[in-house]
Amino acid sequence: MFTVVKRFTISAAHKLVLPYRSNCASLHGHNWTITVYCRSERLNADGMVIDFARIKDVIKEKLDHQNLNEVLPFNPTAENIARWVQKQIPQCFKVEVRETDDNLVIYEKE
Ligand SMILES: Nc1nc2c(c(=O)[nH]1)N=C([C@H](O)[C@H](O)COP(=O)(O)OP(=O)(O)OP(=O)(O)O)CN2
Ligand SMILES: [Zn+2]
Repeated sequence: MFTVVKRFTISAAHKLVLPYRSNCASLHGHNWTITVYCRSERLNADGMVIDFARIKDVIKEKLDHQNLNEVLPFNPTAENIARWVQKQIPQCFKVEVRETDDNLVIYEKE
């Protein structure tokens, strides 16, 4: 079994729609660090599970320098972002979304 781990950063804006008062309800930005874990028993014809660059490009193309409320069809919490990232990449089984040094979400496919 091979495991490929790719980490990259996206810069974006978001606001959260919450049923309680929160600073996060106002539009603000983060540099999210996203770590994507992919695995496969077999390698493709290029000798890879998946190209590191492909992992980064698929996600950054959609999210980088965007307003996440406009490009994602859900409340853009770190949890929802992590699950969305996992669904974009078939080989992906785990995603970490770090919003700040102190705030980290881990999503693992069941
Ligand atoms: N479980 C989650 N909680 C929060 C999320 C989230 O995605 N999942 N997101 C936010 C906001 O994005 C907010 O911008 C980040 O919160 P922040 O103000 O950094 O968090 P703290 O209140 O913990 O800030 P400290 O600086 O650490 O006090 C909020 N919550
Ligand atoms: Zn935020």
